[in-house]
Amino acid sequence: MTDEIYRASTTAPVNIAVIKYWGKRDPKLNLPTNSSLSVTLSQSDLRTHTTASCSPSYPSFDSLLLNGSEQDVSGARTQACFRELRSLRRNLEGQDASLPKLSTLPLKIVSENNFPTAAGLASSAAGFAALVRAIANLYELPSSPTDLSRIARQGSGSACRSLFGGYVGWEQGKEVDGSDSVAFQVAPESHWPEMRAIILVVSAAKKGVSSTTGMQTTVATSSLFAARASDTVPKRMKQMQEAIQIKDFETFGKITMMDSNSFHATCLDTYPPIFYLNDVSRAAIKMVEAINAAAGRIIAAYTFDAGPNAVIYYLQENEAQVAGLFKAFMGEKDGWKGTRGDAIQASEEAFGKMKGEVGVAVDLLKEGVSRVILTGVGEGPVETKESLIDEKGQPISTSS
Ligand SMILES: Nc1ncnc2c1ncn2[C@@H]1O[C@H](COP(=O)(O)OP(=O)(O)OP(=O)(O)O)[C@@H](O)[C@H]1O
Ligand SMILES: C[C@@](O)(CCOP(=O)(O)OP(=O)(O)O)CC(=O)O
Repeated sequence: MTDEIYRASTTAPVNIAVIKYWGKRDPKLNLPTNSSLSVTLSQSDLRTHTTASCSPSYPSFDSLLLNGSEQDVSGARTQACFRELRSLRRNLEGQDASLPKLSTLPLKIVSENNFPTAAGLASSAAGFAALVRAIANLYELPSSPTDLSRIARQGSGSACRSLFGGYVGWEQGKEVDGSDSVAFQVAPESHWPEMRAIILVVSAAKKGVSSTTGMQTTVATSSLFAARASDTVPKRMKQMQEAIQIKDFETFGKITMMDSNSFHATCLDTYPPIFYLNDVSRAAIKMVEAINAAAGRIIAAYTFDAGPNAVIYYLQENEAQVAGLFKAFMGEKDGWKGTRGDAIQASEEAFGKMKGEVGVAVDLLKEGVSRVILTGVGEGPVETKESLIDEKGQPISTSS
């Protein structure tokens, strides 16, 4: 083998669950206590870009540079991903002696998130999906997105869903080794491309209780949790998949909101309690309720992950009554400029109906929201020629 530098790059999306993963039956393998379902968001707005590379000329340790700062790769989750991918490459090399022995070389990985890391914007999901996809590309593995979802899951549970675009489920599985705990595509983005999301970034700071720790405490202490996992979620998984198949937004929206509420109820039922929602989050809920009341049906649906940021799903046809309303009330925030935001006009009629009722909520949102992100359903990881490592093996920064 010469001192060649081998490189491959990908981008990967964020996903925001409409039926939440919360609880592990096996914390080492990230095997969940319930199935979950998410919408993959467009990479034009939120994405991780990762280049994986290996070379005999590299220092003899694996490394990961994330947004310009060196990360610790010795953690069990990153190590599990590296180990599984190397083992698949080793099998290929065993079958074909002409292949370079990439599995024996140190990995150098450079990654950039175009959004804040660990702020509840699902950076670990996009991050681990990109890491696994980029190394699989580097190793030229024939693995399917399903196979890779099994590996990405070990990096971060929700990452398994970011291997697919569109509407994506994660089957909890039954096997102790996790072999059947994989992601699957419920429908591609082209099936229901009108799905939009507005994200109200409430706090871009690092969150208080991490998902990993939070869900462990919930499993150990909440009595509500057991019913959620055994009863509530299995029923909702079925209803949600049907709603997506027939593009029934009212059902999609109702289940989305109820499941977010149920997840946060188990957080409150955890001892000591976990509070991810704050007054600004509750103001976002109030606004969505007012929007739906003005429309006389569900046209907007909120959901919250392990943090106060609101993600509000709606259909393009209702943009004026949903995103338009937020723009009318808080159009001075960052994020409205650009092709997507400029095109958004408020519905005068809906604005008139709501104005009198939402004064307090609007004040809270104006004060607590730092910016909005306008996005929609999008595709899965995309291989790219744009490399974050040059031909000499040095990192290239694309930010700034
Ligand atoms: N591009 C990336 N490449 C590899 N790992 C990443 C990347 N981005 C984030 N991570 C990992 O994910 C961690 C952040 O995950 P964490 O679960 O705390 O936050 P989050 O994903 O933003 O929130 P949540 O998953 O609850 O929505 C980082 O500390 C890092 O280990
Ligand atoms: C609330 C959630 O966003 C929790 C995500 O948890 P993580 O996937 O971040 O947890 P780990 O598996 O411990 O890394 C709900 C969801 O995305 O389904």
